[in-house]
Amino acid sequence: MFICVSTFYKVRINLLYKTIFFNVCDSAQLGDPCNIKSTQLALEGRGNRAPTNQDGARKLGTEMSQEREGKYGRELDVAVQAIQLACVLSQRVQERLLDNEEVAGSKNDESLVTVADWGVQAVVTWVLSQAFNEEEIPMVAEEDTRDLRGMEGMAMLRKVVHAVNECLMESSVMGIVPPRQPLGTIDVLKAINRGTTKGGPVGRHWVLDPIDGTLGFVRGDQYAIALAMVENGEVVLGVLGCPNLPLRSEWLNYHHRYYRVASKLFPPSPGVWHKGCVMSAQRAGQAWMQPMIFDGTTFRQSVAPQLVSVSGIVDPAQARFCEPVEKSNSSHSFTAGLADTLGLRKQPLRVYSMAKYAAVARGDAEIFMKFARAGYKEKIWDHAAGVLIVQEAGGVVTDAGGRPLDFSKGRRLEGLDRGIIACSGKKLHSKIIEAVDASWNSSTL
Ligand SMILES: Nc1ncnc2c1ncn2[C@@H]1O[C@H](COP(=O)(O)OS(=O)(=O)O)[C@@H](OP(=O)(O)O)[C@H]1O
Ligand SMILES: [Mg+2]
Repeated sequence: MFICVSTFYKVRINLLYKTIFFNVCDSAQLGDPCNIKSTQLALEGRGNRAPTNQDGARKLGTEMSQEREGKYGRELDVAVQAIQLACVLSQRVQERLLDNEEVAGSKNDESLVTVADWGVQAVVTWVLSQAFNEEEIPMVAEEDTRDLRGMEGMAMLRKVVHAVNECLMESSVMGIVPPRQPLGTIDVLKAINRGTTKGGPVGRHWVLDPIDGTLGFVRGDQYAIALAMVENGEVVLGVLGCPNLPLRSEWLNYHHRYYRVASKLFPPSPGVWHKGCVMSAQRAGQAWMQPMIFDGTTFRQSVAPQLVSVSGIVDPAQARFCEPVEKSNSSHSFTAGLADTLGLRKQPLRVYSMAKYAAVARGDAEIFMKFARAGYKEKIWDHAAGVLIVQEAGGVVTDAGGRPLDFSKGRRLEGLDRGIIACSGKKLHSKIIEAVDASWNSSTL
């Protein structure tokens, strides 16, 4: 028993050191790979190293100029600013959780919740309310204020109000005019309650998941802040804040705590990009990634967005698929069977949250599959932003019957056929659909 445990840790420590060593060697090659300038050169394919498929976003390139154009350009500008600001709040709360200065709570339905879930919802809706008229910002969002009521909710509410004001006071860093005076408790509750809209097929509404992957968030791992806009039942704009998504895609193989240890042992130089990005897209446009540079717990400077696109790999043997971390959210045994049938040889990438969509959109993985237990109804906020970003990066997203996801039916994705498949291209996508059909009847889902 002792030998088994010690071998297990030896292997893990070895792996960690190998990766650190690999990173350090690579740093030497690139000068400083995390340096904004060399990273941008590399992103543009002008660095001193040929970009490879393993480089994920690094192989991609055009830099976006100033403000976004297109039909939803202004909305997208505001949405990106709101998400960038929200990432400041969420990163700060995650650090506090990891330092045990903060604890997660649970809602009435027993799901996990933190100061950041409510805080981000308040910050994002407040930013939108400063930029648009009341009638332009109906919102379908995950959180409401029920669990903040009464004596039990009071302590949490106080922390939420504090976190929101602490964050809004810094909003000028993101080009957002801060409030003249701190928001009161009622203002914060009102902002959160904007998220109770029903959605549906008519008109425009925003869709927000303030902290997607709360479990990953609490564990110090990947999570996402997801904002989308739906117009007449179609997602037309999507923004994903992924503050822990590493620059180097191979780091997605590890729990983020290894990454934290490694960056403590070998701290990246100040002002350099090593993790965190905001991805964004508008319909019939392109998909963009804006690196985030934190100094401690706040943004230091903003870096120009870069165009991203999906991987060009079509051979299943070379392709990597990602899926939810938790077996209870998606059947790992069913996807393992599919992987076998399809000839996917690489280990699945298990990543919390919509960071999985981000991974497919920027070429870290070719496939994202999710097969929830029968009877589970997917929520629109868990998918809207990610689906559009993958599509605009050149990918395909459908249910397992090959039909587009339907965002026009309110707060839930009604009529979903079996599961969700997001893919870098049509060829891989149709192979997966065929494999699902072939194995569905013998599955226990
Ligand atoms: N099958 C099923 N049952 C219950 N809840 C589910 C399921 N699938 C997804 N979810 C909700 O979606 C969020 C995270 O899902 P992921 O797909 O990223 O899974 S995982 O965290 O990687 O395991 C997470 O929600 P939030 O973190 O609150 O946004 C989960 O509660
Ligand atoms: Mg979610």
